[in-house]
Amino acid sequence: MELLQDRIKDNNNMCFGCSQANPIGLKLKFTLDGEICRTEFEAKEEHQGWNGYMHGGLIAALLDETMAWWLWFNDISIMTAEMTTRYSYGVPINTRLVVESWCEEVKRGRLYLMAGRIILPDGKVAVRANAKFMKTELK
Ligand SMILES: CCCCCCCCCC(=O)SCCNC(=O)CCNC(=O)[C@H](O)C(C)(C)COP(=O)(O)OP(=O)(O)OC[C@H]1O[C@@H](n2cnc3c(N)ncnc32)[C@H](O)[C@@H]1OP(=O)(O)O
Repeated sequence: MELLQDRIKDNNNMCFGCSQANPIGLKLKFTLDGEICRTEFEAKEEHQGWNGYMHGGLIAALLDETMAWWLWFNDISIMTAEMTTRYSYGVPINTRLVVESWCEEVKRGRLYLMAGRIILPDGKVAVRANAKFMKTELK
């Protein structure tokens, strides 16, 4: 397994998902394990929607960020162009979550079809996502 995130030396990074300096951010850290990008997260009270469960918009942010990081690890700068999420089970707070992403297809050299999922400690997949990311010149 390769831990690549520490190679990024952008001290101005205030990304809500991955900056370690953003005081209200998720402070995610990622690894690339073969073809799978992965992070772990434990939602707290401030991440709730319904009592006891993580807010659906923040769940989508977790998945968006994890799919985006697969592309960053592969040196591809992107913007999210489209995303769908399928919420199969509530995501409980105070519970270790594993978030994974991978690339399913690249179209016309510029449109990356990505997938992601959130796995609960008992192995159930609580949420699945599919997204289209467009290669840009951001980097
Ligand atoms: C260290 C820091 C790490 C940070 C990680 C950040 C992770 C977070 C990632 C995000 O959440 S990014 C924020 C949310 N996304 C945005 O704000 C994106 C806003 N939209 C855009 O910037 C542009 O619309 C976009 C870059 C997605 C596309 O604009 P372009 O001008 O490059 O493309 P254009 O609209 O000309 O379309 C090019 C082709 O793609 C097609 N296309 C566009 N959107 C599409 C779509 N959604 N699905 C399929 N095809 C699409 C479009 O029809 C067209 O087809 P043709 O070439 O055949 O004419």
